[in-house]
Amino acid sequence: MVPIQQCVVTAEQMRQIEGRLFAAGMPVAALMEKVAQRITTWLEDHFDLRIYPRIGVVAGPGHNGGDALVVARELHSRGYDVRVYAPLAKFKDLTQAHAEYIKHLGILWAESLAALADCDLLVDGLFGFGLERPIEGAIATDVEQINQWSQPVVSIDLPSGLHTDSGNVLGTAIRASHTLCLGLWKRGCFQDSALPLLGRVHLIDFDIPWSDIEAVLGQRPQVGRITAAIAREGLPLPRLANTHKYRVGHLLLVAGSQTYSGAALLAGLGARASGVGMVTLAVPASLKASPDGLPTRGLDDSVPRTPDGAIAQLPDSMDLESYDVIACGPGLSLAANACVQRVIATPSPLLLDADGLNILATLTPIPALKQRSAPTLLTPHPGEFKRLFKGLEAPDWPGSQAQAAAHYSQAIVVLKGARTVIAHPRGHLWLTPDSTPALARGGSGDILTGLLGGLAAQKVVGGAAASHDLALMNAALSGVWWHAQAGRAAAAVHSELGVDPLTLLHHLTPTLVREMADAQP
Ligand SMILES: NC(=O)C1=CN([C@@H]2O[C@H](COP(=O)(O)OP(=O)(O)OC[C@H]3O[C@@H](n4cnc5c(N)ncnc54)[C@H](O)[C@@H]3O)[C@@H](O)[C@H]2O)[C@@H](O)CC1
Ligand SMILES: [K+]
Repeated sequence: MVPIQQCVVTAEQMRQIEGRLFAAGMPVAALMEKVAQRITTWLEDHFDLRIYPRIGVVAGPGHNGGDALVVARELHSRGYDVRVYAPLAKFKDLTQAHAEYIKHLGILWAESLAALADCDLLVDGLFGFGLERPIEGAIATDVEQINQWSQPVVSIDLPSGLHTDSGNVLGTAIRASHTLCLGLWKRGCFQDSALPLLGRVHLIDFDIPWSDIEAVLGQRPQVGRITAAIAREGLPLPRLANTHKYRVGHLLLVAGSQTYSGAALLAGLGARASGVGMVTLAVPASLKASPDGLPTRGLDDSVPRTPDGAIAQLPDSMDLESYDVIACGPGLSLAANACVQRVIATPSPLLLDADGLNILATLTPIPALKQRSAPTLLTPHPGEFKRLFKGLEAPDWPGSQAQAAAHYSQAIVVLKGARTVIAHPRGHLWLTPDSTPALARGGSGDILTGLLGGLAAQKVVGGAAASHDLALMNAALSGVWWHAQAGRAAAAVHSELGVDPLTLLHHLTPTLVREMADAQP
């Protein structure tokens, strides 16, 4: 059984799951009642009656509106001063019944949105996953008015106006401060276009039986949300009490050029934060004196260098197969072509990033990757993705793009974005639950490369070749999640503008310590 927090559905999948519950005998009205009770309790816990006495509820024609009306009734019975506004006169039957009872109770039924202007909190129950066309006309005007007001807005299921799957705005959409996703996470909650409108997201569980989820999503759902438990499982912890540095991974990091020296250093520091036993940093000789005491292997002056100071070729004497994992790319510049070709040809687990990917894009990338006998992890941002996988950016969302690219290249694809997605060639897709725009900054990605490489080396070391693919996947899940959590922790202390790469690095270890402590029983 997969934990509920890990499941992500489309509108159609949610409809099928609900349909199974109703077919099995759960009355529609009873389910709405149960869900709305849980929403009400959440609201009461988060918006104290003494501070938020007046609550405005905006209800639509369908069952999202029905949920909202039950919430209105329950808030009223718990002592809140509730006002309801429903811009459409026509309701589904169950919603209509709740509307009549609301009026019977004497709850204020407003004729216009203006009556809700001085409420302390608004509840948005206009549309949920049944929104099927753009919001237009008078309702659009109402939505825009709500967005101009300053009180917090809690959206039921989704901010009204967002498409459940694509996260795109249909016409116009509510800008929520909180979104209470009902039953299962909806795919739209992980889309870049939806992020500015979702506010903080919470799942309201209503005890959907696993058998019904499994019947629709399968025993191992193809799409998963990375939970803290998944991320912790993938970490190379605990260590054996009698281990030593060569048993906890040796990473070769090929990075840097005269022009881009910082990238190599940041990737090296990211690797160091991963706890990996040994890092060999292969950089041009001019970068050899690392200011941070990293064990670097600067290439000898006799090794050919490109005019801009990039590594023209790794020395023949260097046994690339002796490392557990090779990570290659940050700050290499496009001149390091031969060097990248050599690491691709080496039968070791490989992580390619930045110029490693840009150089790969100039080769015949897909055959080059498919010929590899060891697993590959690619970490493109959208620009690198486009260069590498021309045409595969067509599917409607980053998850499908990454899945298509992973299938096509037979590599694990970490497509970086506001919510990074991770796809495995066998089809599984993982979504990052939360992150921070503080990470939108040069250097964040270099740190991630080092972190992933270091984690991968620790997972790969001593394992049979057949286990290396899983080792890379686990490293990707844990590393992406750890990096995002550290970014959030850093932003909480230093603001979204204050998370420069070194600040991010300083938060990696404390974040790990806190997350591991949270897992203690
Ligand atoms: N069925 C149930 O018992 C449960 C339903 N739930 C709630 O039900 C929601 C889904 O309910 P529905 O399927 O009724 O769908 P919605 O309530 O999301 O909206 C559908 C209604 O809106 C109309 N509509 C769609 N787009 C419109 C537009 N642009 N302008 C004007 N009208 C438009 C449709 O004709 C339909 O009447 C979920 O989001 C959730 O809030 C959940 O509480 C779980 C339980
Ligand atoms: K809504």
